Amino acid sequence: DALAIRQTTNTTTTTNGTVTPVQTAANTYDYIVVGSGPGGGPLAARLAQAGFSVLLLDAGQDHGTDDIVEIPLFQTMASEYTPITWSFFVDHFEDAATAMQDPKYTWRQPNGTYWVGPNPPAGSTPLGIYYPRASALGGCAEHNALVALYPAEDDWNTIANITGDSSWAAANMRQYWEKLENNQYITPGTAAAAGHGFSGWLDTTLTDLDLILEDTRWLSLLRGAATVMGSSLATSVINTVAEVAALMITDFNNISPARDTTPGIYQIPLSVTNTTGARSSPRDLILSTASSFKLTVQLNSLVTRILFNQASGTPQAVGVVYDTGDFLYRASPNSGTATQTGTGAAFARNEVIISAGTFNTPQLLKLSGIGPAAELKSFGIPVVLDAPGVGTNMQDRYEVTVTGTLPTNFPIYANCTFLEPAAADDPCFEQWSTDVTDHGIYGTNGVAFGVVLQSSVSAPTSADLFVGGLPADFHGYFPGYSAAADLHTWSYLVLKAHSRNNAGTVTLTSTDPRDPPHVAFNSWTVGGADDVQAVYEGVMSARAMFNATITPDGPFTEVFPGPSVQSEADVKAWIQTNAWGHHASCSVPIGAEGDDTAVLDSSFRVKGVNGLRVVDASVFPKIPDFYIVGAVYMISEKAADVIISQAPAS
Ligand SMILES: Cc1cc2nc3c(=O)[nH]c(=O)nc-3n(C[C@H](O)[C@H](O)[C@H](O)COP(=O)(O)OP(=O)(O)OC[C@H]3O[C@@H](n4cnc5c(N)ncnc54)[C@H](O)[C@@H]3O)c2cc1C
Repeated sequence: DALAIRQTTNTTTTTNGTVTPVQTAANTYDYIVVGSGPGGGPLAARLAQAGFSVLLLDAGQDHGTDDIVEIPLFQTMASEYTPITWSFFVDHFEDAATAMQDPKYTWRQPNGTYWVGPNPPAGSTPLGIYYPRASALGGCAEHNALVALYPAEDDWNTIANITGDSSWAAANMRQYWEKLENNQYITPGTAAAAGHGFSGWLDTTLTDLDLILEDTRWLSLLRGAATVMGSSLATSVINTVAEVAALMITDFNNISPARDTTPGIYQIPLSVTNTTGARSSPRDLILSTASSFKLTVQLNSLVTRILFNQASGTPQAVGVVYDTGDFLYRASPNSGTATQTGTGAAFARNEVIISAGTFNTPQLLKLSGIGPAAELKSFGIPVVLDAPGVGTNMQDRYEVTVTGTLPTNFPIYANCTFLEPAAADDPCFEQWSTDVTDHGIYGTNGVAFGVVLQSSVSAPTSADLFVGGLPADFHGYFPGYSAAADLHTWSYLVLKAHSRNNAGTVTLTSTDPRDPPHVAFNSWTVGGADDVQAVYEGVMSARAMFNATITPDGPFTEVFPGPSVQSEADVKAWIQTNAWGHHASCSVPIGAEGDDTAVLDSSFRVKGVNGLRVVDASVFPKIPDFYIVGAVYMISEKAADVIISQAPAS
């Protein structure tokens, strides 16, 4: 049984609290991968498919067939679904007074519950800004918003230029997208199929345009966006799906060289399976590989330390130790009652690969003695390698929404009860689960279309603004945000690509592997003036789109930021206070050979030790494009190629 939780008592001995790992034939693998998300999951599968024995460890559980995880429209609820949630609280600003101006700033009240916003009850403890992550088989691919975008070509060329490694050039990278994708919205063999894959593990599809036809408000919004984008079709008669499609660019992920600089209204590629209408993720690949190859998947296992052989010369990573039990990590809302069930060790003949994500990979490296020496010493951690770049260079997007309401609900939701009182009573669930040709509103993530713009401060090589429209009241992440949705509000999500700030850090708060680290973004520190200018232009475009939209119910009334935020200075100040992100990355970067702050070489190897690589969202030197997970899937596939090609001869 690939998912059995291993009995661990025979792999360590504990004396006076000190764990001594014991190596056996049964706990030794060619490769150990820590973290089954978009970085680690496909990589572990590919290594196993190549014939290696692989242990894939994850702290989380498997909830991939739970309705909340599978139904695309429930993606926000999935991000607060306690069996898979790790709730981080991060700092956007080190200065507390500035940080607390954000209405999303959250506190823990003396009674243990959260308080969001100013004036908390006396005795409340400041926490910061809520940042959901998933700890699960499949990682954040189990709760993310399913937007599946190919990154900008320049994202790859930048890595090739920084490292001098031409295998990172865009011309070489597209093959990984073709390998991983199972495109379900383009006909294979047609010109449009170039650069796409049709037999990979990630199903990609598009939002059903019938939904836009069925809801006159959606159509009015699309017309409004088309008006702002100068489309001659904005006011044409629209009665068919083909006429709706004519207002949009069908394939966001097309291979045209002009794609990265082409503004327009795009359909959104989603990681959703056509036939089932369900979330597609690396979980499916992991499970199918585990059933036929030497891939052992072990869940509920929080890796606490990487083991090194330091007997001579360069330290060699030889294995890991881990604690077993449900919800051990204290970011889990269920951690309060968590009980450790065991401690184990596993050993790697070839390599250990860390794919624990942007917050947890630097934490685990530091706990294992790889990080800035001064920080490690301050916690009494023996230094294996002074690596000053670990937990630095962290980046994220800037996002804000402009929201507007109508007096009545979107008709598209009319029959939906959101699984209440039970799924069997919900007509929208019935349609989603039984109608294989039309899964209805539950079969989409809710993002109806996305407008790509190039701001006045954009790099010339690629557009830098995405304005996505969704029928929901979304204005950032705070505890309970997913329950705050209503059915008569539209949100334009303004998302800044290629943000300039790299002043984010991940630092230890203790030596206890169950304690989350301190995550500080230090927002706007680098390139802030340009980035706020770009977001400002995105906000003004979103407002223009609302203003150009007349629905059968009349115009939308702006709620957020609202009529009181009008002058350029006020809008920019509001952006700086309120902006959030959810694509944290770059905290263990790849870089040039002589660059001490670059932790990894261009083959994902931790420089200065042997047998240790990092493969997840933390490896990018610069944050890729609009949405990140497509790029993470691609580096996972690339890493598999690299590791297999560099494997020791058996
Ligand atoms: C709410 C939300 C919505 C998003 N929506 C989108 C979207 O629509 N499109 C998009 O492109 N991107 C989206 N993203 C971002 C994207 O999902 C992530 O960037 C991506 O999942 C990162 O992959 P990863 O492999 O680096 O890490 P993760 O996905 O975080 O996976 C890391 C895994 O490692 C495990 N782990 C961590 N520490 C340990 C340890 N010590 N021992 C054992 N296991 C450990 C965790 O349990 C987890 O399963 C979204 C993110 C969030 C939070």
